[in-house]
Amino acid sequence: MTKETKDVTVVLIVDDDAMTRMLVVEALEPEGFKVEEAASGIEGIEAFQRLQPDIILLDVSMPGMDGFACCKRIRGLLDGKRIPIVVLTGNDDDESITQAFEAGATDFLSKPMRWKLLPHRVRYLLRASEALEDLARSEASLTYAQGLAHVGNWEYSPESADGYWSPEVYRILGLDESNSPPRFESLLQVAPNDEQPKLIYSFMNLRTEGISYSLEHRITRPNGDERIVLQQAEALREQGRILTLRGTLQDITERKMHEARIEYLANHDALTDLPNRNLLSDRITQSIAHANRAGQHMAVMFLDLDRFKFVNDNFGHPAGDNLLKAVAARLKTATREEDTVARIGGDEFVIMLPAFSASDDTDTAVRRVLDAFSSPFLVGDHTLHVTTSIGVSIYPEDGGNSETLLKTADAALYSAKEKGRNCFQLYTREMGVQVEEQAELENALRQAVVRHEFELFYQPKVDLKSGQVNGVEALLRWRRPGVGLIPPDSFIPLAEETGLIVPLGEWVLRTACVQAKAWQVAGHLELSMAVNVSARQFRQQNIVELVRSALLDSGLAAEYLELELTESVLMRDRQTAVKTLRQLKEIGVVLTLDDFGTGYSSLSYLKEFPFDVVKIDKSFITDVTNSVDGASLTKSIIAMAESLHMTTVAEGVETEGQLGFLSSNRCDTMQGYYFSRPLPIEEMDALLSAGTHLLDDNQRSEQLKRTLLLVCNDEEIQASLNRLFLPDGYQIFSTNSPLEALEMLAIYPVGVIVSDLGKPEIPGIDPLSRVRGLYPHIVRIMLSGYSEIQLATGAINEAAVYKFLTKPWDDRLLRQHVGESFRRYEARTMGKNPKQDTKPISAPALK
Ligand SMILES: Nc1nc2c(ncn2[C@@H]2O[C@H](COP(=O)(O)O[C@H]3[C@@H](O)[C@H](n4cnc5c(=O)[nH]c(N)nc54)O[C@@H]3COP(=O)(O)O)[C@@H](O)[C@H]2O)c(=O)[nH]1
Repeated sequence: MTKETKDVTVVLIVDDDAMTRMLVVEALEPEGFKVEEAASGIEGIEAFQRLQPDIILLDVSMPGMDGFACCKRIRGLLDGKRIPIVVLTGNDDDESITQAFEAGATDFLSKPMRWKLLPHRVRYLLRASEALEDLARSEASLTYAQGLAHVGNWEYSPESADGYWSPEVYRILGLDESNSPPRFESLLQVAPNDEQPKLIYSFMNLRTEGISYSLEHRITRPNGDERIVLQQAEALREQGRILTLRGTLQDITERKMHEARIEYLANHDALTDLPNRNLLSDRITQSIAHANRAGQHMAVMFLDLDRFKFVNDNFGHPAGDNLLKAVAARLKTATREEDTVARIGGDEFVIMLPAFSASDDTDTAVRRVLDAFSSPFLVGDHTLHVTTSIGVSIYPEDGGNSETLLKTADAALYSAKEKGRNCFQLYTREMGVQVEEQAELENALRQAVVRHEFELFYQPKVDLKSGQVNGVEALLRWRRPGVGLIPPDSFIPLAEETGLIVPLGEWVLRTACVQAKAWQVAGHLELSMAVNVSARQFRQQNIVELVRSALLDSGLAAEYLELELTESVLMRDRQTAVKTLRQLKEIGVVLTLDDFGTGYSSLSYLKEFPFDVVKIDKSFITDVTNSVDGASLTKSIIAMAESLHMTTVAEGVETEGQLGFLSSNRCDTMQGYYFSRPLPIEEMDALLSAGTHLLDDNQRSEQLKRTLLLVCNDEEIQASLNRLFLPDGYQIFSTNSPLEALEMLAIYPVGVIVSDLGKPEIPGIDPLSRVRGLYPHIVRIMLSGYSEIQLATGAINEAAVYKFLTKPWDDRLLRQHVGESFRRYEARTMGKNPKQDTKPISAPALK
């Protein structure tokens, strides 16, 4: 029977006197108690174990085992610790009472007793024992909680010198309750000597002045364990008197270890375990202070591994990581104990040489470092020959603080790289100008973001089939006060380096989306907007969320937003790049691979990335009309893109010949100065409203038949004119005879004639005036080595030449005049050519 299942209170009376037992039964049972009897100590123990009573009445003087022994035994049992045991003693038997308490009795009753009061006394004892049990339970919970939190509590009364320490205080200090009284002196036993003064001082202040304290200090447990504890204490006062001191003691060793680890990581590079930029800056600052005191110099070497990217790209990142670790180890062995070798990012290491006096110390140190790279590195199965370039700056000459010294060493490193790698370069003042300019630019750029000094220009993209503008590319410009309009190449790299590209890129995207929507609302329904996204922006910003939000806020449909990304976004962490690109595709935006051909990869490798458009870099387009390689590479890119179901945009189209080439090789879209430069918003507005466009496909093929006749009696000039007009794609006939020229005019559909026939009577004019008579619609240009007014007026009056140019002529102007002459010819003959009636003439390149 357990206590929980009993519904009556069971009283066990242990007494050898049957009369007493009977009186107890008579006194208690009518009051609802159940009384169990035992006639000896032994019987009493057995009955306790069997019946689990709620209270025991125990006579002290019994034959055999007396009440004291019986009480002790019961207290020794597992269940016997808390049961109330009331001993029955003789009147005034003080000694028995003391002995009974020592044996563990809860209370006593003296015989003879007043039996009527017995039930009240039993009830009272039961209630008191329940309260005690509750207290014991909550004390146990507190002890348990303190154990979990490694916090103990203590109290001390200065007046009575009584103290209390919770079990956790003992556990934390590693002390035993039995031989360490809960007093301050016991705590001092485990405090190391150097910690004692501050403990004593704080405790005395608390005790005498009531000043609270919070102290972290070490302890050494008796078993030798070292721990760190936090003590917090306060004084409780009553009417100004300090009555109690109390406090907590917490074991914070683990927390301190974590904090130390975090601090270590904040100051060290996780891959190589070398100090990072933080710690390096600290050390440089300390070293500067030391150099100042000692009147010495100090040096900073900035290292960058040559062609590290090649290792990463070709052998993978794990190999790259292993190489960096191996380099770190070599640098440690190549330097002295007092030098600091740090890794400050990627393949960049810095070595700080603390205070030195002789200037050739640096030289020796640099050579030792370069030598450390003389033998190859074994990385996995690969034997890698790696070199490094080094830039060196010296304190105080090249900078007065850590940041400047690192910058000047970096500038020197840049110069070492330029010199051809695997070498070192000391910083010079000329490099400084560059560094200062860079710093000034960085500062101005930060201000520019805040002051909204940026604006967008827009460059049209033209569909090569229809000739219509089908989109624009947003291009960032910085209108720098006092300087003017700054092109992005001058500040985007810096914006990338400093992270400013993130807010800047967001502004570009949002502004461009709003503008695209505005143009659509104005009637340019199919106009799409291309925005450049830089590699850092792609990696750092939550680009997917940003695009979603820019589309939502502007109301632009996703299909009209085109993101132009270069291959550099795919280079690092390809898996994440693919995932992000897929998410962008799910939104519905168009993805364009920008500057194609300038990076490292081939189109087939790019199959794994979900691009829709390939933008052929302008370096290829420049060459299409004058280099076999340029032309065949461009054709291959177009063909491969076609096979991968991507469309192509050619950028940097500047001439009619390039346009003709791209058009006849099935490139889909063109962008370039030939049609229009990037324009500020008002000009772009005007271009769109005017409906300016290129000739369509058919018209261009007509146009490609533009036939030019060169009449020239100097062979060298004739050859150079032939070369000059080659890129423009004209069909060119040339002759040195005016008669032959006229014959040719009869055979071929010549649109423009350029004549340079020296100076007979009225040189050059005669054939041209004949032409005027025979073919008035053919546009005539005259070149001449003579500038007499008579000649010019003759040319204009007699031959009605469109242009009269004297030698030496400006090639660019001449080409421009010939292009305009063809447009003039085409306008004149439009009525005669039904194909040209349907569309306006081609827009000239806007300047
Ligand atoms: N991350 C961002 N990058 C941007 C942003 N805006 C521009 N850029 C990038 O800066 C680079 C230079 O741009 P820009 O000076 O505007 O030059 C563009 C055109 O003006 C130029 N272009 C166009 N047609 C011709 C031409 O016929 N000839 C010729 N010599 N240049 C021409 O090409 C640039 C466009 O390049 P692309 O983006 O590759 O189409 C440039 O790399 C921009 O990408 C921005 O907001 N964010």
